[in-house]
Amino acid sequence: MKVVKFGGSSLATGAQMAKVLNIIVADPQRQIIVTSAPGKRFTSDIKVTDLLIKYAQQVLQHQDYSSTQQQIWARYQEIADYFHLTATQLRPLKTCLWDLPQKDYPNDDYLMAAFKAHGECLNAQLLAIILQKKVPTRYVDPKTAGIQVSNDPQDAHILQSSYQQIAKINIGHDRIVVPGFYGLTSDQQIATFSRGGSDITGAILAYGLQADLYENFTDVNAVYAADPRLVDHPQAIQTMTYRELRELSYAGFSVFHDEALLPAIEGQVPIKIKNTNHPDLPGTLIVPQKYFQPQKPITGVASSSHFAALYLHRYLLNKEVGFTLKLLKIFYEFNISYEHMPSGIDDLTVIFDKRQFTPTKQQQLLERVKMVIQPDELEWIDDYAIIMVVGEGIRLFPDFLQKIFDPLARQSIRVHMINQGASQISIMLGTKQSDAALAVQQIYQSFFPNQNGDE
Ligand SMILES: Nc1ncnc2c1ncn2[C@@H]1O[C@H](COP(=O)(O)OP(=O)(O)O)[C@@H](O)[C@H]1O
Ligand SMILES: N[C@@H](CC(=O)OP(=O)(O)O)C(=O)O
Repeated sequence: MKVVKFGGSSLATGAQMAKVLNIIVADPQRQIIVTSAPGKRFTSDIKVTDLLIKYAQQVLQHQDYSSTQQQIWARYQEIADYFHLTATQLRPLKTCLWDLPQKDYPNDDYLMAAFKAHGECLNAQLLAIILQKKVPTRYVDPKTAGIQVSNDPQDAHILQSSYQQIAKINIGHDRIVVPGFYGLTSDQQIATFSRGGSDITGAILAYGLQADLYENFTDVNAVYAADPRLVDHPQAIQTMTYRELRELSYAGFSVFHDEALLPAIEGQVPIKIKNTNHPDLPGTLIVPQKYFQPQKPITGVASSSHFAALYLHRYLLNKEVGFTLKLLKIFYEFNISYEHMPSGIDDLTVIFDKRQFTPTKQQQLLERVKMVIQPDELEWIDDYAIIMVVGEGIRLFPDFLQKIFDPLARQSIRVHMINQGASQISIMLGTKQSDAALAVQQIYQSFFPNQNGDE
């Protein structure tokens, strides 16, 4: 049995959904189908999830939300019209969208989560109605599927207890359509995963149901060795390991959510990334291990710009017992996690995901660090990008560092931070955000000279 997830780009229009139907019907093993909300139809379009966020904000601010409501519904109506669905078939879905403001929510965060989740909730019901015309199909909501999550309304995590429930889903010979992106808390409230989190639902179901394969359908032919928005026609990756994708997704390969890897790893379910527009192409296979290919020292290079760093300098830092503990306690008080902490003898840099901060929270953190740690120097570096060069075999290549740094030096790109060693399959560099794209292009060229991709 296979779990199949279709991303927002694959479900954005009736024509796209028709391709999805063909893909599902073509393989009887594709029994569990996970949907995203309708995504962008063209570059300047707005994803339904973003429209739902606007709808929720208007409700919270007591503004007129009727045109947003209509705008959202128009997206579903457009798909429904393509398949000639009747108003009677659509009524329950429309009522669901219209009733959202009247429901009770424990707080604004849960309200926002419930609104956001309805993008996938309505799309899954719509797909189930359409698919039902071709093959026996059931819509199963995350509550019935047993997807139980933590009490973090918009950044939920799966509870281990879910997997026993998921294993009990009665599949039979039907196709089961489940909305991605959310689960239910112990109080039966809707809580979403972080953005892009339908990939996580697919992985959770694949693990819980011990699927043979998790197929993730998107709008590109494969995972490429670099983000195709940064590098022209990058090379497609045929096979990569979980660890390689984990590191590359973390650092910007948005094609697969980095948190979706853990369930797949726990269940040892192979993942296939495929293109809804070209389902005949092989795509990228993600497996626990692969044979090392000497001609390919790296698998990919990624960059991500949502970081900031706290630099602090204090003489004899290395001699002070409990210094790092004090610092970590402050982060704990502020409920913030850190990403990396490279250190020198008297210096320490802490790298954060800056999406955790408001300007006030950042200011308060700096003041607290100043008071408790009393550093000789303290600096908040807001302009911080991370470049990640990844490959299972990198350690075996003596000229590996030279191939990274020579092209960067030629372009006068300054590297603020280098972190290698802890992860044996990657090297992480810190640069200015404005240098990140060029750095990726240069590193890509250095390892994949004159190699065009599949497009
Ligand atoms: N290394 C990469 N390989 C392939 N796609 C990538 C890579 N890095 C970033 N992407 C982007 O990821 C996009 C697909 O992810 P996403 O937009 O979440 O799709 P979906 O709507 O199917 O969930 C691609 O269109 C591409 O622009
Ligand atoms: N619709 C949600 C979840 C998701 O996974 O979407 P997509 O498959 O389009 O990345 C979002 O936009 O965040």
